[in-house]
Amino acid sequence: MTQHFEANFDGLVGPTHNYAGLSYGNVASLNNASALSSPKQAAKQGLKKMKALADLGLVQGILAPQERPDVNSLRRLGFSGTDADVLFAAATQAPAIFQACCSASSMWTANAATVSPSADTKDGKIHFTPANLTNKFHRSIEPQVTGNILQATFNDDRYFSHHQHLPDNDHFGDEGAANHTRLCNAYGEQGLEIFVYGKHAFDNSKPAPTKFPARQTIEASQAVARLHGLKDENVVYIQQNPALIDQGVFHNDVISVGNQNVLFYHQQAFLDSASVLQQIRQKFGDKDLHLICVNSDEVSVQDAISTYLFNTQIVTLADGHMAIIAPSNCQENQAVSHYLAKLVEQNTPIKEVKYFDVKQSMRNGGGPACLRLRVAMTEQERAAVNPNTLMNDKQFDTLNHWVDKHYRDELSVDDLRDPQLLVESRTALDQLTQILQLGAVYPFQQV
Ligand SMILES: NCCC[C@H](NC(=O)CCC(=O)O)C(=O)O
Repeated sequence: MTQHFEANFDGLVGPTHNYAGLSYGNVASLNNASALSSPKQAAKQGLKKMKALADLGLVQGILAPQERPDVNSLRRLGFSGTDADVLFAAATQAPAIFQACCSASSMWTANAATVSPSADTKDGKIHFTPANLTNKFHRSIEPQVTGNILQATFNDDRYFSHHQHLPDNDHFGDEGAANHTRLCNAYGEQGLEIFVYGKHAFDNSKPAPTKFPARQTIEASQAVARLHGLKDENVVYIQQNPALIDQGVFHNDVISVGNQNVLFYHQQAFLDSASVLQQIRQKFGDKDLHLICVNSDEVSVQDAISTYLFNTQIVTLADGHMAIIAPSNCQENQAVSHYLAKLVEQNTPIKEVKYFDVKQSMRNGGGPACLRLRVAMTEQERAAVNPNTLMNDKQFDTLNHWVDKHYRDELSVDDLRDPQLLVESRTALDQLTQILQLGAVYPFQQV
């Protein structure tokens, strides 16, 4: 194990994983509204990916899911009585709001927070800011508990600094690491943090999408950079191509991904691409940099969206080479699998593609990269992480048994109002907090 590395913290799929068609602008989410889901299969697909990455020699962590249905939010909205009364009243009187309060969406931890490693920050700590996710109601109810889970996972203030999420308003819409990537020579060295935003909130003269919403503002990105104590010369802000947001690229990680000295992106990903790339080259400095651009005639934007070619994880293996962790959907598409087969033969650090079946997540618009939060760290910092949240053979077995015991094979949207499902989920999550030793992170544990 080298002294500096990047860990991936994947979101564990919760016991009420479901498809509710909640994300306007996210094509897969809309197309699969009300499809039957399999929470057990989804959780196991996720665990398998985590274990496979741990077996590759990478540091792999686990982030706990949220409590859903979110009875607390429903009570804030005026539903009252016993928990069963709240579920029944909300599901019958306001089914759309009820479904939003049942969303599976915390599994996509690329939206949990923005993370800046200690090599980049003024005080030399790793900084975390949970994303406020204001653009979608079903996601805007995540940040408080996300913050609790992050603090219980990275629970040593000598090394980790946790911020409150940005003010809950569209002007500061923040979607976390899905719109943030970091280039560096080696993980432990000062890096270049790239923030990608969809619109300017305080300047209407600037370009913006017209059909689907831009979820991230430049003002939010700048606030996170300030909170994390980043230096201007090591930050680049890029506007996402608004035309692509209108085609369904709702986060930057649907159209570009970076790792160390590689930026892998689609030709149409950014607005003013030439000047953006110039800025990156200039700020990255005189080091070996691979800007891998995929042209539209090699892979269309539509194919990139349906296969999630860019929602792949590029990971550095022990021998220094990189591998792409791709969803099996990429393998099933001729243009994309052909492109990937060619890519690994070229003169870039990427030498291998590994395919994973994450279809339960893909149906909601989340690929391998959405499922993980990256934390570049040193060995000393890793030693300060709550050890129970790190994947190994024992935790893999324990969590698979836990899923087998508590998760249903199949779930329909109608099942979500079943008070027995709430009891099952709370029992499962209560036990999970013991397995991961998180303490009382959920509202139901705090009463
Ligand atoms: N980074 C991937 C995020 C996917 C997520 N999907 C959702 O919330 C869909 C949930 C539903 O439709 O049931 C989103 O769009 O934010």
